Amino acid sequence: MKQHLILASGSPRRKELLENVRVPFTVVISDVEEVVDPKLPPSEIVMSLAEQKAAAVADRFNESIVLGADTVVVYNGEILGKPANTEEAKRMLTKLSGNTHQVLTGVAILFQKEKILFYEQTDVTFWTISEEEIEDYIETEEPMDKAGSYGIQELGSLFVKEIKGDYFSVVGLPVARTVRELKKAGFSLK
Ligand SMILES: Cc1cn([C@H]2C[C@H](O)[C@@H](COP(=O)(O)OP(=O)(O)OP(=O)(O)O)O2)c(=O)[nH]c1=O
Repeated sequence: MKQHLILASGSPRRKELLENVRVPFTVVISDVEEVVDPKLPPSEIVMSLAEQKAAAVADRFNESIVLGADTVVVYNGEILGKPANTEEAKRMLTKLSGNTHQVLTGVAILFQKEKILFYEQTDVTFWTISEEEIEDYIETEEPMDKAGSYGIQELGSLFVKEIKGDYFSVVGLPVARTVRELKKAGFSLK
């Protein structure tokens, strides 16, 4: 039996990553209030948030497979999500400068009573970046809607010295693992 896939995400990057690999899907965005215990390990947090995003949509489309994802940056055990303002973006980028951080993306695939949860971790090392570079970058507004205050796929690429793990997971969706998990579960997409 063929199933339809719904991407429960408002992220233009996730949509593009899935389009790139020609998987048929539609986007359904829901306004979910994300609640999570901050004491949980980051891997549990991203999987829980991915599940909450997917579940909010799965409630309304119980004939479809629903995919949700969540990305955070972790530096020294501290979770860096999207910056609330430019000051916070500056603080985050100052921490990341010259250091290695982890980018975790949690993925949830829900279909009726089935639930697949996993996460990918990518280690990213930044060059040392000057205060001026950070300020100029923040002025472009690129950091403002991104975990850790940077986008590896655009101007943020200028900060990246080394990366270990799935690049696409940093952009917001570990696309190869996601498609593999869908296949492994026996889904056939239409
Ligand atoms: C680190 C990093 C994050 N990001 C993005 C991926 C995610 O879109 C965003 C983290 O926010 P998320 O809360 O994971 O996702 P979102 O709010 O953009 O979309 P939705 O919840 O509707 O699915 O940061 C990049 O685009 N590039 C990067 O290098």
